Amino acid sequence: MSAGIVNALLEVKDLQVFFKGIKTITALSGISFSIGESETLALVGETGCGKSVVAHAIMRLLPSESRVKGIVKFRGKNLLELSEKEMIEIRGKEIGIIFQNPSLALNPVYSIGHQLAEPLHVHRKEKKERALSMAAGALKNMGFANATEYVRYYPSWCSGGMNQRFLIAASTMLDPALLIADEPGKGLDRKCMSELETELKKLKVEKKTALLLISHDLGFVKRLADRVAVMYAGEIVEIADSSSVFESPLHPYSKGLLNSLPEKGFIPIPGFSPSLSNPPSGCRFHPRCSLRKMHCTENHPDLTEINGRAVRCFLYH
Ligand SMILES: Nc1ncnc2c1ncn2[C@@H]1O[C@H](COP(=O)(O)OP(=O)(O)OP(=O)(O)O)[C@@H](O)[C@H]1O
Ligand code: NI
Repeated sequence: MSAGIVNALLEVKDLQVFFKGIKTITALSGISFSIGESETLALVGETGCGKSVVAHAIMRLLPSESRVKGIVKFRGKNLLELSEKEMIEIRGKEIGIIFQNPSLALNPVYSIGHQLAEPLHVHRKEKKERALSMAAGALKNMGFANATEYVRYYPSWCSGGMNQRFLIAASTMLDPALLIADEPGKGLDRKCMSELETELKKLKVEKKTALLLISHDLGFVKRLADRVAVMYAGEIVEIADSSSVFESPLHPYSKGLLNSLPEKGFIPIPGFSPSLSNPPSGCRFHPRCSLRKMHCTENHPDLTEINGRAVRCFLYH
């Protein structure tokens, strides 16, 4: 099954997010997907399509001017109905998150050790000393030879790549069942990217951590994801096994996105993503689609299942 899984760890159903302003922005219009235990699902799509909004909506970290509808079921509980107090228990403990800029996500005034030990102290009521030695242990597991030294370091003493690894250690200290990584590789050099990749693979294999991965690096996605959801203008337009998406994409937008890869010669999709306050009628991709028919300009296609995958395009209806 492509869109749904039996015994899903996370099940997002018809998630809608609006931002109030002079004009209402519909950032997500009915997103549905699920993630199974130890599964990696990647969200891909052009800038502004709503990937980070999905991540923030799941974690209930959207600003107050937003309105959220739908269901975000995690281990059977709808996170959108929990109190903030209950949500605090889930963040970091059951669902970890790594944002794109490690230097901003780590607090500059606390040592790395303090930041790694804090969740153990707060959530697991470990004594500070013990939490700190567990933090050193976690760094050792990640391959830091002089881990006891590093716990005394401050983020500003370390490179971006090192901080990113500390951040992963911090977000996975409590063995969350799900890790959300929003552009975890942004700004990292190739060596750090490959270390990050190893780290994420290790989490999947050793800790059975499920991963919601958001990345513009399609090569990285191809190597890590089990399934891929392609987003366009606040909707999922295609969701399938990673190999199906990369080897035989169905949606014209997915095909265009893959053609913009270096090995395909960087052929960009002509045109621009539509405004989310006033999206095009019919299929949202029709103004940029070389295969559009009259029908596509007036009617909005549903996400339809075919052969164990799903696509939102009249070519396949
Ligand atoms: N706080 C906000 N207020 C108003 N609009 C917002 C807010 N946050 C996000 N949006 C809008 O929601 C849409 C989706 O944004 P989002 O950050 O999720 O895109 P993205 O796919 O993560 O892009 P990128 O790849 O650049 O990170 C954008 O059009 C953005 O302008
Ligand atoms: Ni984003």
